[in-house]
Amino acid sequence: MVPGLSSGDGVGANTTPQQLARPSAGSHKRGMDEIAQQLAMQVSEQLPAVLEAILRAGHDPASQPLHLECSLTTPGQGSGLIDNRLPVAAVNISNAIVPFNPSPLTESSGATPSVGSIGLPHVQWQGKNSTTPATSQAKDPDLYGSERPTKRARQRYDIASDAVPTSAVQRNGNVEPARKKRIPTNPALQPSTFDKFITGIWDSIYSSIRMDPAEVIEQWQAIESSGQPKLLTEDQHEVTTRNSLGNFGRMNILTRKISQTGKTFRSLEIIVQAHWVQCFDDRVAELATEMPREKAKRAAMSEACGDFGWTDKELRNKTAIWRGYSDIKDAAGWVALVFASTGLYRFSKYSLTNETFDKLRALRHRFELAADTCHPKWRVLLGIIGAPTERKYIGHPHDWVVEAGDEAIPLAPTYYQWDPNFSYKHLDGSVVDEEAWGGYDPRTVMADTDPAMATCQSCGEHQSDDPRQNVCSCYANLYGCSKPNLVPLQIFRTPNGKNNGLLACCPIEKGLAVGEFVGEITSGLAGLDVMIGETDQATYQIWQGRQGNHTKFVNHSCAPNSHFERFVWLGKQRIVLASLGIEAGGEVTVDYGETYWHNLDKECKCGQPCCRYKDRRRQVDASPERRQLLGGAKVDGEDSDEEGNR
Ligand SMILES: C[S@@+](CC[C@H](N)C(=O)[O-])C[C@H]1O[C@@H](n2cnc3c(N)ncnc32)[C@H](O)[C@@H]1O
Repeated sequence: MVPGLSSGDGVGANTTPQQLARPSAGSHKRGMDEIAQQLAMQVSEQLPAVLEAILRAGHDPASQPLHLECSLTTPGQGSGLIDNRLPVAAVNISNAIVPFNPSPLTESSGATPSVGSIGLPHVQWQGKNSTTPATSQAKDPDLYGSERPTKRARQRYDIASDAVPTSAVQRNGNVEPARKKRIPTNPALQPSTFDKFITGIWDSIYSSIRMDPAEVIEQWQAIESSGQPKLLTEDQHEVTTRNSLGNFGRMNILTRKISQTGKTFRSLEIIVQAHWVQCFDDRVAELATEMPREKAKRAAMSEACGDFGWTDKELRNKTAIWRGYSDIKDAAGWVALVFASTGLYRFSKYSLTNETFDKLRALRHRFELAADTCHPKWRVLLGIIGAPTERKYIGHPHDWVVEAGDEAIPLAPTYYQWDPNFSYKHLDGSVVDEEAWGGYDPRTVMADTDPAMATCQSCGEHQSDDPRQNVCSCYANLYGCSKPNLVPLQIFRTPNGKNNGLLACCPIEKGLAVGEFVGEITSGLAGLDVMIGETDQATYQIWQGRQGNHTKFVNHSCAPNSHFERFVWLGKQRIVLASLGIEAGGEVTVDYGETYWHNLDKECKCGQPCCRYKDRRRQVDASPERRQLLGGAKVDGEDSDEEGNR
């Protein structure tokens, strides 16, 4: 996004010969891809005969769609919450074989090409044990010289990554990078129906759709009482932000609200249908006290057919579908049904296996946390069947920490062992420390520019906070939109002693923003984790100790799946955490850089084969310079583990 920002590689000044001898992340990916390709070819060769046999056996694809999948799986690393699955091929019985796309290998598969923040002289982590203030580090060119990626390292990245080659094109008189179409050489990876189903739930939870039945009812009450659709009157929110609405603006609101109404009613419909199955089973149990069970089933069916006005066959077909809803509800809770909405219709009941139920069960509390905090009123819908409507989780989605399969726990106590008074305020944007900077914002790069006339340094387009004026689409989920949506991310408890980390609920495409590094803009802090920013005018620190956003929780990996980039929005420098291709269920990681680790008396627990800082105790013991830096302090990985950002 920002031209000129370079990235580093695991093969750097600190890489040992032993590390080089191990299979690299890139070679692992290529190996997996080759196996996947061979498997896909074998599957496609044998498939016609298999399908023919199935059809000859009398299978009717119209009434019973068949979906076959082949994938390679390895146990997950890092988050511990996902399997690393490399889908090979999938086929629907009526379709031609659909080869999968090769995904960029991800951090969680342990095979992401190592792309660090090294070589970013103005975007550096400064470890809390640093003895040098930020300003002197940022201005010392020697600190970065040795970290620049070698030619070999960059080549390896280009080959192993899913990088799209760019070339310069002229648009609106500006030279811009253009994306070239990449011709796939491997079978294309496609998410399974189940993966799509889960992603659909996350998307819907993190969307701006409001699940508020009262809003729906109030519209119809207005039509009934006055004949005037309330939907066409001005909305309070839009009135305050846009002053007045024309016909088009009103129509936008009408359409949005009708879409929300549709979703809300579909959710109500599914809740009632899943609950009906439970009531049916209860009725059968009741009748079975007086007659044989099979007879009781038939009697309950006849009773229901009379009430529905359906034939026995019609009701049986519906019941099979509704039982699928009920099973999903039993595994993943009502939340999965409510937010899956139309996704359920596409999700075949044949996709439900023991494995998918286990996965659904593991996601239940995570779905509930996200839904309770993003849609405080969603549980009101459950009132339609008399189920409890009280929220379990309140506050900001990132006030909670998810644990594999368990209920989420509050964030603050996870830091009490280091700070009994810990609290964290969630910020939308950074706040400038007045004591440090007075009225000046040190991120200013275009002091003389009228913010209303700002031009993007990356794409050359006009930038504005008013979505109607904004043309710049760089990091569109962060800037220039009326109300940025929350990125589907959760704080999670790492299983290997890194305290908390950041978990991606959905895949985050390469190049998309994970978030802006937001906190207190200050200076002169030492002994704390800070991000260092630098413009031509000033060097500043961003501290996230007590306030900030989710980027505080990103852990380091020597093979990261995101990196920091500088970006200028409305004349102010921002530091954006951008995805390098993050898999759903994977931990978001970044390379903190050599400077950070140099000043940190810990061992890296990223678990990557290319890890540069894992045998630090040995390295530290061997380094007289390091001994001096630590003042003779005991270097004790787990025991002396003190959390950063204090
Ligand atoms: C910016 S915080 C990251 C979030 C932190 N884990 C938390 O719970 O708040 C940086 C601290 O996380 C821990 N950490 C991050 N990545 C690590 C890694 N690869 N190995 C060991 N510790 C790590 C270290 O304690 C580090 O000082």
